[in-house]
Amino acid sequence: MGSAAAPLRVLLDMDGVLADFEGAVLREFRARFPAEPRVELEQRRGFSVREQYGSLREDLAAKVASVYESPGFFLSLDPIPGALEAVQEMFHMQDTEVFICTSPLRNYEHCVVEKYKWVEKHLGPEFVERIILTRDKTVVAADLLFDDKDTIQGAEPKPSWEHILFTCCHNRHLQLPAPRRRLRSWADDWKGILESKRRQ
Ligand SMILES: Cc1cn([C@H]2C[C@H](O)[C@@H](COP(=O)(O)O)O2)c(=O)[nH]c1=O
Ligand SMILES: [Mg+2]
Repeated sequence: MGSAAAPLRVLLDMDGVLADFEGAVLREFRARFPAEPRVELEQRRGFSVREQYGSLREDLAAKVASVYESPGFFLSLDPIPGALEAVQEMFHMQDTEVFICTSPLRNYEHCVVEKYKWVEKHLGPEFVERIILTRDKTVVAADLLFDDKDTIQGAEPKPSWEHILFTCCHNRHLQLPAPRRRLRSWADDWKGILESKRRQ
């Protein structure tokens, strides 16, 4: 009898993939600093919202950081449309292991515990067991990583996963070189990506 194939291991990023970090930053920034210039989602370019606000005016970098470093910010994030349903469906697929792989802020005071609470609130306690909290995703072994950050670097120069770029306001303008792949939203064909990876 042949040995069973290893399950497909999938890493799901949190901010920008499961939780709407960008929408909440803009909404809270507008509420707290209504007189200040801001970056609308259509104008977002590059992963770092802090850098882009800083390039508008230097002091706006600290102001926008104060928004996402506030207590309650990470817990209040809305789920990205379709994300919760897709994660539940993926979790129940045969021969598939799902983990949530997320990076905390350097200023981790509220962020870390609120990421755990967000997962429990929106996905349930079984997913809390599946959280991988790391600032270096390259050292985590998996087949696929769905992540909105365009460039993911770390200690491992050749990560085992294929990075699928999840479309977000800050990366939608990027032209990906072949063979890099995107998932445009959770309505896009994520199952096709899993199946093609299984066949490789
Ligand atoms: C400045 C800035 C920071 N972040 C933060 C938010 C999270 O703590 C991490 C990314 O987490 P993920 O689950 O790995 O997506 O970085 C950010 O997302 N965008 C920013 O501009
Ligand atoms: Mg992200």
